[in-house]
Amino acid sequence: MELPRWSAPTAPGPVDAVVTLPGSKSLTNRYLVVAALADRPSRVRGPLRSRDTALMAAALEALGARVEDVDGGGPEPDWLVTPAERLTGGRVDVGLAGTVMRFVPPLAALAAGDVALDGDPRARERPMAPVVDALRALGVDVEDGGRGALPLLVHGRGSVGGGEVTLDAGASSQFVSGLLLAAARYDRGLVVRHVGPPLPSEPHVAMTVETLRDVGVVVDDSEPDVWSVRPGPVAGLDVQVEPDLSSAAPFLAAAAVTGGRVRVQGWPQHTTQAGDALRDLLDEMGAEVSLDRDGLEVRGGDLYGVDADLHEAGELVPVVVALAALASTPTRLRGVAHLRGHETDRLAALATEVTRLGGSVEETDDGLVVRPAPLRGGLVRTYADHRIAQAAAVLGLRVPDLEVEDVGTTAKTLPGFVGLWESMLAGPAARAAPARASRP
Ligand SMILES: O=C(O)C1=C[C@@H](OP(=O)(O)O)[C@@H](O)[C@H](O)C1
Ligand SMILES: C=C(OP(=O)(O)O)C(=O)O
Repeated sequence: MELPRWSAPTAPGPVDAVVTLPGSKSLTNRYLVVAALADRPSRVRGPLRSRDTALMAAALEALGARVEDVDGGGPEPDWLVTPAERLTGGRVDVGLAGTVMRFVPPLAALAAGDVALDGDPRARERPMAPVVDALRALGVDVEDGGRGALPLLVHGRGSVGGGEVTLDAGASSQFVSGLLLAAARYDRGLVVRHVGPPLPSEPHVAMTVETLRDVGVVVDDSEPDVWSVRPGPVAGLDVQVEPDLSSAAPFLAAAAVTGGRVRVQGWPQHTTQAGDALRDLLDEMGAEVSLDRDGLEVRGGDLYGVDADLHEAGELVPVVVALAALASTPTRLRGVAHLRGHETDRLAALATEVTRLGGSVEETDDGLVVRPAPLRGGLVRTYADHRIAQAAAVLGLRVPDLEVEDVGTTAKTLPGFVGLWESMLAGPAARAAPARASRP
């Protein structure tokens, strides 16, 4: 089947826009999980409403929790989460959401019944074995068809003894986060030890720990690569979700590649989101970056390549590659071998697609080398990867006649992407139309 194509707009000049982004995917899905395990209802204000968070909400409902829209006075309703008296069995569609496929099985182990999990074809290829092995080591009966991958059938028995488990989370920090999120409800709590290559996406584990502490769970993370969660009740929460800083990447990049100015409203002063690394990265690449109480502003100037280890912020790689392909000096990105297990093999996809546009992108064992080269238009395939589509949109600002296949795939984390992008580029006349991106 031929997928639809979107003609990525070229920038008519330097962009100049203020952008308001929806809530963080990673925070929304963590709040939903702890809320489903809590001892009272919770309110999640300004949640992200996207494919990944809708799948998480549906997964929790399949296990007996309730997730309802309630008016919070904002542009979109809040979510009121009512935990189940007792988690039950059910069927869970994980889609292509890493957070759903890795966070739900440790929770499913607490259900009084069988929980069946499956997802998109690519979800069956994403790494899962350490989660299956860890649950089995804790005495949970999990069927995986001998593949260590989805589809899974978790035979929940209503409780999990807990204890201690050792796993290799080198392929995804989500293996650790998923176990920690459920651990306070295991009878003896849980100690999780990571052994193996360095853990990627460490800020995401810090986010898990901070979320747990916010709901009264005691977590000791004082020893590197060891997390100890004490058993105990999970309190309800009433929380405002921060804007998604990884989704800010293409918009801030737009300022950098057009010599323009973009402000993202509501950028937090303190955050565990990996996307906060954009401040240093864009600064190193030549942009002017300033954070104040209202938000983050990026002004583009000369654009240079960068030598960066992005193992803490792998989500940013696709957009950084787009920046690098338009920069005047080479870029080397390291520490991101785990991106081969993301929505697609991101290293291969970025090398293939940018090379097809005339660029020079070479895969290494653990990253990419990007060299300056003139780019031409063409079709960018997106492999069901929201961030490849966003990276292509950034290239399109400077490369005429660039088409993006299946730009709708951005709905995984940012359903309004095309509208926001076009509003960012629109002239003042377009400002009268309702839009979430506006000119200053
Ligand atoms: O826990 C999370 O919310 C996430 C952790 C990271 O996963 P990996 O450690 O698998 O890269 C990140 O890339 C993903 O987008 C979200
Ligand atoms: C890797 C990502 O997603 P997931 O949560 O599906 O792993 C991502 O959003 O960049």
